[in-house]
Amino acid sequence: MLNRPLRIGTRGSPMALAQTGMVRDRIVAANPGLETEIVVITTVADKVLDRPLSEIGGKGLFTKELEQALFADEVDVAVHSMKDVETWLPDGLVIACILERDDPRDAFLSPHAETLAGLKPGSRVGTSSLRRGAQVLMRRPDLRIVPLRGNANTRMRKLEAGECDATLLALAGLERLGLEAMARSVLSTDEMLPAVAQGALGIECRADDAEIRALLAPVACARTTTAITAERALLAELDGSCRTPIAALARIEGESLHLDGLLFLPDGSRHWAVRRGGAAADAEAIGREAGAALKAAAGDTYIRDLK
Ligand SMILES: NCc1[nH]cc(CCC(=O)O)c1CC(=O)O
Repeated sequence: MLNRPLRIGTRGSPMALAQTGMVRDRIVAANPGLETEIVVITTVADKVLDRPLSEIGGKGLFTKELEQALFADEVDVAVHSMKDVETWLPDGLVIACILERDDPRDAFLSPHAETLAGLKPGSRVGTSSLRRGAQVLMRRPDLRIVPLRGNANTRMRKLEAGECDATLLALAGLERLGLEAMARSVLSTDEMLPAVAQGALGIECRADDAEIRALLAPVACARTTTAITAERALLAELDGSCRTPIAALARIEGESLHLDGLLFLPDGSRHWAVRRGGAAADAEAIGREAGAALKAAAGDTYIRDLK
């Protein structure tokens, strides 16, 4: 047992604080008597809230300062939404533990309609996610996508203020905020395939920190880890960044794994789909193969042109 408080690094947004509190409780439950200290770290993503993520440089924005704090030994662990974790981690850091996944689906929020299908033609859907925008336009080319940035609370406020007619948010995030009642409906994964790792939380630490890794091991979820491994392998094969509109979801049934992947043109005018199944033990290989198949179908030019 650690003879000092475990220093847990987190972003300071309401959602980040809520999920870090949940993760802390899980760690303490698994290590009774462990003391903890929450260390709030401001990231670029928290400062530059008015521009699309894809423009300011992608998901590294959510994690960079937390990783610097790990390297500087200012924190022992960093809690992340796995969706925000870059495809490749810096040398010396690992995701030591992925917790049991919450609902990976997206929620539909609107004062005007119950579902996406119920929106009037020409309605403005506020989202800065290329993945969400492309899938909305695939179903409803008549709708308009307008940028909507900021943390979940900010986006809901902008929706109420009339900056858009509807928006989509991760259901898991709303639940962590206790705001799931804001959702008018939940989109099926056929309608809206989630982002890679959506709904899963991960804990990052220094790779050589065996003492900390031992504290985290009991809170890991093997099923979720397998699913996320497949989804992230697909992303890695596509060199996915926040600029690449990719969606993927792996499901584990017993010893089997089913993986769905989608790659889109941001305007929704074209998409490529892949579906693979296999042994859960082959998660990484299945993900890589699915990613390679998507890449081959779309062509290298597509991937290059997005950068
Ligand atoms: N991009 C920000 C972000 N990162 C993770 C979540 C949701 C929570 C999760 O997926 O664990 C969100 C908000 C959203 O997409 O609505």
